[in-house]
Amino acid sequence: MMNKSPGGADPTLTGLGTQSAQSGTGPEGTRPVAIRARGLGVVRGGRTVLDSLDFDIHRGQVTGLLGPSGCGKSTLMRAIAGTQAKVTGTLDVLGRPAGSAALRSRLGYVTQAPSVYLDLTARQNLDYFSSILDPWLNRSDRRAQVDRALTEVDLTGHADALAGNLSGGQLSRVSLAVALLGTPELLVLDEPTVGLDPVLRRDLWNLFHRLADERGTTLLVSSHVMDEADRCERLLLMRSGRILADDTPDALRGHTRTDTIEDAFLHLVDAAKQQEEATR
Ligand SMILES: Nc1ncnc2c1ncn2[C@@H]1O[C@H](COP(=O)(O)OP(=O)(O)OP(=O)(O)O)[C@@H](O)[C@H]1O
Repeated sequence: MMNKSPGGADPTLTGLGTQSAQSGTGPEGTRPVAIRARGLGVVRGGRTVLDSLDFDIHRGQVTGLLGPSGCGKSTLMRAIAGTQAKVTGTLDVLGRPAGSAALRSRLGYVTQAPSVYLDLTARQNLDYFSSILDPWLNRSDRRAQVDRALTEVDLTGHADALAGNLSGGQLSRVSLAVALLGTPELLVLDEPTVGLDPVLRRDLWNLFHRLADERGTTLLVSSHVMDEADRCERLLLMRSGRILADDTPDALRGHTRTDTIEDAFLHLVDAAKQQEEATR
């Protein structure tokens, strides 16, 4: 299922320009690229929602996609997952054009709306999705796969509860467990920590880092909560369909001479506004 590559190394990708498109070299300079966007655009309802984005996301890292509500995070994630219409420019995912059929088993995408059956238990949902993902798996291997996914998202205590009776946070963890079934190389998670208490948020971020460190999984995680920025190795900051910054949290604070990512973001927004006014 997973074309596992320790440390994210993939000979088909090694050697592609690995330097970030917008800024920074750092340790990412030596990592292969998982997602490459050049001149990426999306128009929705006649409006330009993503405006000529250029960036690289590197393998085996947790990259945060941060920006205010409506800036285009979900649209970008849909484009990466191959579910967004009217995408222009270049968008390569794991070395193939986004949306390629060959990417289906290599990419896990969790939307903001939990996509599970409410009249099944958490375990029954996982059994069902596992049987679709890999119809030939024998009963004990399937059981082990489902148990692993339930443990990873800390839901073993609720395995036999009807999904319809779970809290919002528990339900979103069932969706995440579904995405983890196939041990995907790339996980695209749209606001996975919304509505979770601080302990669960911390545990989920720890899980994301374990997946990156131990399996070489690449994670792109969106959030509109700036204090989650320091949980990420790399950040893409978005505003109004554009990328404001692409860097590490430390470098962002350093460049903007601020103490927090929220202040760094506000600093960058002000600078972008000034530039827009100057070019008008
Ligand atoms: N079907 C549509 N037609 C026109 N505009 C749309 C459509 N769907 C979304 N938009 C607009 O596209 C922009 C980006 O939406 P998107 O959902 O990607 O933002 P987001 O950053 O994920 O927001 P949030 O954090 O609230 O989920 C928004 O301004 C939204 O109003």
